[in-house]
Amino acid sequence: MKIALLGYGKMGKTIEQIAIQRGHQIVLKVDKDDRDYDITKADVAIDFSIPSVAFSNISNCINNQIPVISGTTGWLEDYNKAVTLCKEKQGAFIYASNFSLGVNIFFELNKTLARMMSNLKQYKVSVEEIHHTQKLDAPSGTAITLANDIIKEHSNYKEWKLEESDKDAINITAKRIDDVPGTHAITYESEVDTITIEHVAHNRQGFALGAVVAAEWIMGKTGVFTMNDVLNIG
Ligand SMILES: NC(=O)C1=CN([C@@H]2O[C@H](COP(=O)(O)OP(=O)(O)OC[C@H]3O[C@@H](n4cnc5c(N)ncnc54)[C@H](OP(=O)(O)O)[C@@H]3O)[C@@H](O)[C@H]2O)C=CC1
Ligand SMILES: O=C(O)C1=N[C@H](C(=O)O)C[C@H](O)C1
Repeated sequence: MKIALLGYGKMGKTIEQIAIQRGHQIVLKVDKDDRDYDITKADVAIDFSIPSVAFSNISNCINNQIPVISGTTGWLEDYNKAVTLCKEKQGAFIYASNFSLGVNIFFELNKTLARMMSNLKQYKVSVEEIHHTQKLDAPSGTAITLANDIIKEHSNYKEWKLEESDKDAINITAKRIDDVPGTHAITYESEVDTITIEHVAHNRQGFALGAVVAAEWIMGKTGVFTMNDVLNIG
């Protein structure tokens, strides 16, 4: 496949290595000051850029009939617009807050645990995420997915809050430490015990591989998909 990388930072560079190992070609690398690029040179685009440009990167691909995979977080207020545009133009689009296989399994564990805990009112849930100090958004996209999935499955919670102690909300704590690639933990705490499930990324390879696998999977398809479609889980 001929791949366009929209965003050539930590993730763009890791994706490049994995894509080449898997026999693909990088035909375009778009960074901050690149404006007039020709996206139609690519078979597929992979966007790991910054929150303020993700939606315009994605729209440009859809408007030019280029399938697009986006892992950029912090732009979800525009997600429904991207979905509508994709349907209108019969494009192909996948957004995931986290492309790693491990985290997508963790998402399923989180939903199952939330269903099991739903009737156990003595436990209070919280979410913690830890990332490197260059991260622009908080909470992480993955923490938002985890909290929203708990809200869907657990009858006690209707909203999440960042860095606040609210007994009726899911409290999310976001820590920024050195070069941490991404750690997420869900904790249920009662007077008598604590249950924690945790995912720790050791590096960025898992995110990057998942994004390349999603790009391979979407070729020839039209529609809006998720990583559950790609990995056939959930
Ligand atoms: N879904 C997932 O699995 C994962 C998602 N992410 C998310 O991916 C995004 C990128 O992460 P990461 O690579 O670590 O961040 P980086 O900051 O390392 O890379 C972002 C890159 O985007 C570039 N950029 C800035 N403006 C534009 C523009 N207009 N068009 C294209 N690119 C632009 C930046 O350039 P410059 O530095 O010159 O400003 C930078 O090179 C983040 O939102 C992060 O949360 C990260 C890991 C996994
Ligand atoms: O910015 C990062 O690095 C990461 N961002 C994603 C997120 O916001 O959830 C995924 C991963 O945790 C790394």
